[in-house]
Amino acid sequence: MDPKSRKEQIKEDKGRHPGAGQGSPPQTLDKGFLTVLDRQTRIPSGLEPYGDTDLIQPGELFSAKIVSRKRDLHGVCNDQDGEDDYQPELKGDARFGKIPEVSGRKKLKRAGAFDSFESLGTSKPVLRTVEKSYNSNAVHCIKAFSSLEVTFCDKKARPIVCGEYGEICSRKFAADELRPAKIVPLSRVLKNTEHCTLQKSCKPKSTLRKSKKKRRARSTLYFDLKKAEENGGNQVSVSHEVSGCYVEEGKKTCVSGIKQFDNNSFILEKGKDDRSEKYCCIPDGIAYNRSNIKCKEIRKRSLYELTGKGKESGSDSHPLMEISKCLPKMKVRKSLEETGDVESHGHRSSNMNAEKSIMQTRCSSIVDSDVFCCVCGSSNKDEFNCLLECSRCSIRVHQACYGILKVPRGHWYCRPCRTSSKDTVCVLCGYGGGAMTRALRSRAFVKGLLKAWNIEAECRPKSTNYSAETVLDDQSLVVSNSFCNLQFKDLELSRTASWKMDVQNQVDIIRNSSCPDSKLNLYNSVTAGVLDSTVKQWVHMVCGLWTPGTRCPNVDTMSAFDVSGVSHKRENVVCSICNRPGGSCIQCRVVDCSVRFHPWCAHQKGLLQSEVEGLDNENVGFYGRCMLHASHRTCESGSEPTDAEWSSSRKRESTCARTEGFKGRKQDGFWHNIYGQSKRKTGCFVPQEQLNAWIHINGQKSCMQGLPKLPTSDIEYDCRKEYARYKQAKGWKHLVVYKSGIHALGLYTSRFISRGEMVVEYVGEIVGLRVADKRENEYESGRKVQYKSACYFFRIDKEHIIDATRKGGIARFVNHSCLPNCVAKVISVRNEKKVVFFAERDIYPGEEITYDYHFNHEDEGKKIPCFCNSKNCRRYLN
Ligand SMILES: C[S@@+](CC[C@H](N)C(=O)[O-])C[C@H]1O[C@@H](n2cnc3c(N)ncnc32)[C@H](O)[C@@H]1O
Repeated sequence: MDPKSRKEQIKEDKGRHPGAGQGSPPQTLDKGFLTVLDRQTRIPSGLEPYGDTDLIQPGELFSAKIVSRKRDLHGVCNDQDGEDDYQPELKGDARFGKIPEVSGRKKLKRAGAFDSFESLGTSKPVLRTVEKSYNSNAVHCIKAFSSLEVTFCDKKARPIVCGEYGEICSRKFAADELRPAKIVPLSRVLKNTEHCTLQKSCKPKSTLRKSKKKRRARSTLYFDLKKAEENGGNQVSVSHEVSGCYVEEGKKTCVSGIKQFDNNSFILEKGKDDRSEKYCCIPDGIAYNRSNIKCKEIRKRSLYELTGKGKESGSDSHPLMEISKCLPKMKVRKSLEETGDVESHGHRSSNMNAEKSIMQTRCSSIVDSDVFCCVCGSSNKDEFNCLLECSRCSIRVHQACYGILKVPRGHWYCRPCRTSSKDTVCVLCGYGGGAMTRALRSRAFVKGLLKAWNIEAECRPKSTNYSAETVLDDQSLVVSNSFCNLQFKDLELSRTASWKMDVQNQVDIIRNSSCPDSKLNLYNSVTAGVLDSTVKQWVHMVCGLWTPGTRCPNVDTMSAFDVSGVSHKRENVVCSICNRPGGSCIQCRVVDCSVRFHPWCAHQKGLLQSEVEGLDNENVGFYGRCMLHASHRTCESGSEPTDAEWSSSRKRESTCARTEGFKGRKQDGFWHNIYGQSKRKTGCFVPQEQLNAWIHINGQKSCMQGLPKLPTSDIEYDCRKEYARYKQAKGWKHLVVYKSGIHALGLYTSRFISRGEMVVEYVGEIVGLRVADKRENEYESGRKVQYKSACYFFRIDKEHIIDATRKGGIARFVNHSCLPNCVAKVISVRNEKKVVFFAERDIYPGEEITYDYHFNHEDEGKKIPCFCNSKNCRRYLN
């Protein structure tokens, strides 16, 4: 097609789509607009077999002839109906209002359906005509839409597409029986209906469950605090999620598993009797920290819960000590250290466990109980991917996550334990605990790390007796240590008397602590490594995988990460989670969100994601989200966010290069940035080598099983679970096809969908490439304008395409948006690939479902203008 005329058509059309906002009055589309779109360029990727979703004959949908002068899309499409070879089911002449034959099954189904918008509390419209017949559900739906005003106009048979089952109903009315309802803007209907029932009835089960959980969590939290008060505890520390640790006359008890930490929440003041919230250390950020309870359970568990240490260590264990395993020794400000609870490293307390376990009868290192891998957070395991427990420090890891090719008989030791390394902390974040592997070429980074901590490491080894004298100020840490003479650079603030008193308090707390492990210990593998090059440096598996710039030289064993490529120019970036400067931070994956955090801290809070990507699942993406974008809604009070909050969070919310397979992802590179911003903006760029390591290891077990390579991440597992839930709950019931402000028809939800929920499955005919090409030509050269106008192809992988043109489900009406509310993912369910859309954020009733088509970029002449009307609209689909 001539690009010029195309452009003109587009312009014309755009004029008819002013604002292209949702709920805009019915638009008219002419043939020109429809033919403008270049099919070649519009093959959304993804793929999928039919699934259970009902397939829709497009012919059914567009079968009614529109007698209006103003023809809308359907009218246009219906012009061709008579010639459509692909509508075997369509009998009767819609043009003249005759009722087409509908199978008994369909009749039943449709009659049984009721309007999906009724749940919104819409009062029933008054109909002048008696409704009956097969398309009653469509009428119901329209009734609901036009709750205030239902006007029928003779002969004007508009296609009505909706239905409780997410079906599209034929627009076939008997001229004298049923007249189509006037289509009123959806927004108008929803304005009157939406808010009244949303809170109570529209919330999906999962949300209710979550809020229950949240309530429970909150009550636990308050219970803990209260208990602490009752016990006369003078120090109260609250970890973010559910755990509460309180102090009973110097003796601390862990009320529940430690899940999260935040520096702010551990500011304790000895002797203070004030037990107001301020001393309960609930920082501002806790609003969404708490809401983070929503995050996946497995991810929420801290390492020490995951590894079950909290339970095992029993009375030996010190709750704050447990937290401290996640904290850097350098950070004196934390209550753990303040209370003298600095646990030098997971290995120290775990040594006790180890001794215990060594004394026990020799047992296999394979873990049988339901415990979690401290790298991926999942408890999934199989015979080819065992979950192993270190016999010394008790960390638990998957074979695949730690690169253990062969499970040893008897005891297994993680790498630091095998080399008897002590006080190991990660060179990238400074924290101990967790599964670590060797860090190679870390010198430059470590230097930067120490600098960022404001420590001048004039490391003059004097003695190994480390009587620490610690002083701190708001920003920096001064440590005078007999082993390391570490000095603060910035002591200005520290000169005030009150500050000194405060500091003295902190030091006292450390000194007076009854815990034998309480002495502040600055001796760790990082500082020791600066002095002595023979001291091994370590890196968390998590940091190694999630930090941009690392490399995994041995993809088989993942025995080390080369960290020389990690940027150390950003030392002064403060982690938004632990508030500590230094270390390597990654950026929230959400575009325009500049919040940064240590991967390790994010891991503790369940904010990391790893996703299998690529057309052939050949990549793994490592992402993280900030607290806000992970939980999105501020749930501290359990209330909905205010409009202002919502709009501001919406402003920030957007999708970045996503994981769903889209055409050309590979060519565009990993983390293809659809916004034309730097790669770093949308997430960390992980070198292929590093990804290979993960894939290689993770791929092994499926290869060994002789099955196609299946993604094994917990994300994938969750997706499958969500898919099952969707099927069971008939998740498509609340979806409605309706006129879209973006393009022709769109898919809408009539109920609240919470973030992460599966929204709909893309179904259609699965065809090979050759058939798809053939069909494409057919559609383009055929007379059916509808087929020319919109592309209903979705690429699943290199060879297969879902063609929803002639037969398909409602997902084919999902329009593109540059700021979508859903993402499309290809998941495997019983070895079948499915294309499913997940809610990228909470979606409210009446919102149009959208996702980013991720079309390849095309040259000027082939550009498809985008009418998504979002703030960050890229103007073209391709
Ligand atoms: C799968 S269909 C979407 C449903 C379509 N609106 C309908 O009524 O059949 C995909 C086609 O819709 C159109 N489309 C979707 N999103 C669009 C957007 N944001 N701007 C312009 N056209 C869009 C394009 O023509 C695309 O090929």
